[in-house]
Amino acid sequence: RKQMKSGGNRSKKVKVWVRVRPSQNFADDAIKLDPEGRSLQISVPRPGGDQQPQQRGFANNQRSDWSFRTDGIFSNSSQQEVYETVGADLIESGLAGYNGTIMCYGQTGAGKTFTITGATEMFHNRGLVPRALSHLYKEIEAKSDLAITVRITYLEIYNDTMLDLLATMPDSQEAGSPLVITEENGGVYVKGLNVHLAQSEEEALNLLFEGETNRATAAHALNKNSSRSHTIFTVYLETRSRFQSNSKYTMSKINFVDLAGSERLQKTLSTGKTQQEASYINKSLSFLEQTVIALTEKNRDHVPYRQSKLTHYLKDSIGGGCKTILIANIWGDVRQLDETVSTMRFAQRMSCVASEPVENQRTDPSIMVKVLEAEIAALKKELAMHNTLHNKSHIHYEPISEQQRFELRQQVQRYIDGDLDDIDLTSIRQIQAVFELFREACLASREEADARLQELLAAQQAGGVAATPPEGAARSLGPSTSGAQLGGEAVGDLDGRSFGIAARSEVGMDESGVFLQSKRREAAAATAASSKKQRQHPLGAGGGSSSGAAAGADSEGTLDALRPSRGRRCQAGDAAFEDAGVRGTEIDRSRLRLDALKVEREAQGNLYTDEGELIINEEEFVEIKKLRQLKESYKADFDRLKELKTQIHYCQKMVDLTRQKLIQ
Ligand SMILES: Nc1ncnc2c1ncn2[C@@H]1O[C@H](COP(=O)(O)OP(=O)(O)OP(=O)(O)O)[C@@H](O)[C@H]1O
Repeated sequence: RKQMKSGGNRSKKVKVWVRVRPSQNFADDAIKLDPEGRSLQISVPRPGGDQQPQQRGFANNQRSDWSFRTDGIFSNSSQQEVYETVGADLIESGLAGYNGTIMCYGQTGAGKTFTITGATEMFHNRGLVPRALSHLYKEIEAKSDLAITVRITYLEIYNDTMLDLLATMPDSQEAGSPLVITEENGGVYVKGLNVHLAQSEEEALNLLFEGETNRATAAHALNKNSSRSHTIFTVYLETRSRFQSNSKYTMSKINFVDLAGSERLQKTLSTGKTQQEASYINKSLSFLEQTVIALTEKNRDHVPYRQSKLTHYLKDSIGGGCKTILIANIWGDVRQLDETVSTMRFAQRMSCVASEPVENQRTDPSIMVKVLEAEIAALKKELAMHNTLHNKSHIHYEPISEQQRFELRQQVQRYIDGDLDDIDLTSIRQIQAVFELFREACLASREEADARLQELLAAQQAGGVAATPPEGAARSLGPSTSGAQLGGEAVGDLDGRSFGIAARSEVGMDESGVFLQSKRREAAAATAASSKKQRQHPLGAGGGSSSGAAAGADSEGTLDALRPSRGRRCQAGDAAFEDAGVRGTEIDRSRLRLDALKVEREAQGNLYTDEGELIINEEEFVEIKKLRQLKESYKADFDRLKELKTQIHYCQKMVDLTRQKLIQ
């Protein structure tokens, strides 16, 4: 028989190839190989024939005819043919960044090791691994534009214990340390397993031979050279462009897995240690099968990879994003039919596992930084040239220096104080810095206000009313003025500072003519809340930037909103509006005077009574009183305007209606 062609056209599944070990006693009657390599038929003699099922050890005696679908069959194929058909592609894909796994499964003596590493006696009988290494280094030599790094590990799993087959290499670091499987970035690694750099084919082959020498073997009834362990030879490839500008690179790994013999324990006639080995092998292969079954089941959310070291290590190497090829090694001998069926059943399951290889591309951050730095430098040059051509060469884009920040801060302060109309901004960095400075100023003034409020609250808690105010004062600033309320409606705070002092529940004046004020906590809280809400200047004309009373107006209730629209004004409306404007200006003036008095008082040093209450002088008290009266008037104006607006609106509607009637 010659090598069969690939019969499969099954994309996105694990590929299954069958390799038949040549045998003089080949079961021609029982095993039929499809000439196209699409399938393999096995016919097992029925029970009751010349051989009992128990003797054959064949579990499913209900069925004697089997048909297995395959992707191709190797029969009497040379090692070179096998490599070219299934091995070469893994190396090429690996260099392109795809993970690959080639796994040999089958009974002892079926030719797994022959396929993976080959026979040592004849050079032309070398297996997939030495051929893959030779191919790999030829490719590396040919791809002169790529810097390809090859690293190798060789792991043995014996009785569910991991062993480093390359621990004896002189450059091994971790000899003796326990091997532990870890998962990182979606990949599986063995901590403690030596990873060897192989710069040439010779170095790589040395590693293979070293591992082979160290491989655990035991005498066995079926095959004296049979290996009783699973081995995984892994080649890690890192492929980078030699061009500095390319920060992309690929990382891939190619596993060559030589599984231990899959025959059942009973058949090995093993005893003692060898029986224990066979039992471990059976278990781990059974776990492998369970994993494969789980992988083929749709909607299965748990795959039991961690049941054994073998399945855990192969977690990222069976299907999924990995290019996986299973070679089912069968021994076509008549006496091995049951094992052949068993091997093919596993292969059948494996052929249902999904496999959609993905490229493992990564980005090197250090190269990326260099690339971006170069790009930034080039863009800066472009910008400089552009600015020069547009007479803007004075503009700088460097980060703001401390000196520049200091100057900007001064400008911002002058702008806030009203001494500067514009801040000259030429770059985004400057704009950002100015925003930051405004935020700083805003936070600072908020803190200052909070501190002042705390100060007042502390003073209030420490004392209470120190003296009774004169009757007039008590009347004008009496309890009804608590907080920002006038006539039950919020009149508005000036800015949360001066009004804070003015808004008392009790105001007192001592015998020496000095007014003492205490403030309840509620009043302070109401003042603070009110001041936060009402910082907008409600008056279009004559108003300062932040002063003025909101007079309980919402956005619709500001004087601007109440201003009669052009062409619809009536005399009364205009007059009322003018009145309110004048009142607003007076409120602002009064507030400024109050501020000035306050600054003066603070400059001289605040005075407190023994009880800790703040002392203000008469002038300031009178000013506060005046301000309250102004606010009351303002509120009255506001109400009047509101009323007028409603009237105007109504009249306008009437006019519109009448006009419509006239037209009709
Ligand atoms: N396709 C083949 N052509 C020639 N000889 C083969 C072939 N397959 C296997 N053999 C021979 O069969 C014998 C057993 O093969 P091998 O050791 O590879 O079996 P195995 O499946 O690896 O067994 P074990 O499970 O014990 O490792 C070896 O002497 C090998 O040379």
